[in-house]
Parts: sequence; structure tokens; C-alpha cells
Amino acid sequence: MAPRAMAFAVAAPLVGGAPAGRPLATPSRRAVAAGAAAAPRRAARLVTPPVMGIAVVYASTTGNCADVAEMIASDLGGTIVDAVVEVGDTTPSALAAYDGLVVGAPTWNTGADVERSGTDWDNFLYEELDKVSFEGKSVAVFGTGDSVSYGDYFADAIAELHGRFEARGAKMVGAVPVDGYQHTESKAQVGEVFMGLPLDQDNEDDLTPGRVKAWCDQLRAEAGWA
Ligand SMILES: Cc1cc2nc3c(=O)[nH]c(=O)nc-3n(C[C@H](O)[C@H](O)[C@H](O)COP(=O)(O)O)c2cc1C
Repeated sequence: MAPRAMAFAVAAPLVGGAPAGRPLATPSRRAVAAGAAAAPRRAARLVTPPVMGIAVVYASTTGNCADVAEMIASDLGGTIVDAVVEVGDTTPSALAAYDGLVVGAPTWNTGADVERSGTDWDNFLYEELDKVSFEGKSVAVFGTGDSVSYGDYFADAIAELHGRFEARGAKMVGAVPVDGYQHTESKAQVGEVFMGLPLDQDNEDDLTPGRVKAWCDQLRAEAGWA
């Protein structure tokens, strides 16, 4: 299946750091505050480190995860989200410049233990991520999947991203109850919760806006993204 064209152009983030993704139109309050703080009366103030918001990072083969990434960025808003970027267009060290991340992947490699996404995440997670620490960063995971045709492996890639970022020191946020989902099994499920937010754009896309909204409200409270 042909990869969908990139939903976002790559550009430098609003404040400092390596190029990571398309900045949203509105600078975050922290970015504005950082800019204000950097307006020096004395040269010493220039050493103030850049203050970043969060980045939404995704991969997508047929466009579902890209659509959801855009919905999440829109709900969190430009005061929180500084960049939206496809994972193949960034690096762990560029992402480590942000205060936090929302990361999203589809699941294509059904039943696989590793490289479950079948996208650029596979290389990112296993070839690049080990070089960078995400200590002190809040990271939330979402994923797109099919809870009917692939109901025994629903959104398995969520668990893989969760485990890999947690292993690099990230504070994982954004677990959601399994209530209301119709899958049978998922590697992303622990007890009665998912490790992140699964969305099924194939069978219940009507539920996605409400799920995204509730999750973004949860992230604001849980990660302090406000
Ligand atoms: C060959 C194939 C394998 C798939 N495997 C899974 C799977 O194991 N688990 C799952 O939840 N969804 C599976 N899906 C569904 C996709 O993950 C789902 O359509 C997702 O929304 C695609 O996201 P994307 O458009 O961002 O790539 C599969 C779909 C196809 C066609």
C-alpha cells in the first residue's frame, strides 16, 4: 500500500533546539515567555535555556494515525503543542529538546513481538532511541488499529512505544480504561486499562472525537500541559 503523503512540512521548532517539525501557528505561552525572558537587559540573561512545549510525533501508512495526530494537536492547541512531525523526519535528540511528547503509531505487523508498527517507528525505536535519555519528560502514546478484523492484536504497537520510551526514562502518562472498546486482546492492555489511547478509525471513527477530547483533558491534568 502506498504511503500517504506527509501531512506536515518539516520546519524548525519555534524556540531553539534542532529542527523537529511544523510549528503550529500560535507560539506556546512558554515559548513566548522564553522569548520575553531572553530579551536581555544584560548579556548574562542570554544563557536562559530555550523553553519548549510538546511535540506530537506520528507515523502513518494510510492516513489514519496522521489524522488523529492532527486532531490531538488541535485539541491541545498551540499554547501547548509546538510541533507536529512524522517520525521519519526527526530524531530522538531533536525530540528530547521538548518538555514532553505525544507519540502515535498504527499497528501493521500483526502479532509481532517487535517492530509492530511496520512504519518508520521500527527503525527509530531500535536503531536510534537508545542513544537519548527522556528522563523527566512526560510521554503519552496513542495508536490506530482495527478492533474487529484484528481484535486479538488491537493497537499492539502502543505497548511497544510505551515500553521503549519508558526504558529511556520517560514518565509515561495517558492510560485509559478499556470500557467501550470491542477488541478481544491487546498487548497494550494491562488489567482493565490500555497503556495509551487506541483509536479505531476503521470501525468506530465516530467515537474518535470524543475519545481524543477526553484524553487531551486527561493529559492536561496528568502531565500539567496547560
Ligand atoms: C495487513 C493489515 C494488518 C493489520 N494489522 C493490525 C493489527 O495487528 N492490529 C490492529 O489493531 N490493526 C491492524 N490493522 C489495521 C490498521 O492498523 C489500521 O487500519 C490503522 O488505522 C492504520 O493506520 P494508518 O492509516 O495510520 O497506517 C491491519 C491492517 C492491515 C490491512
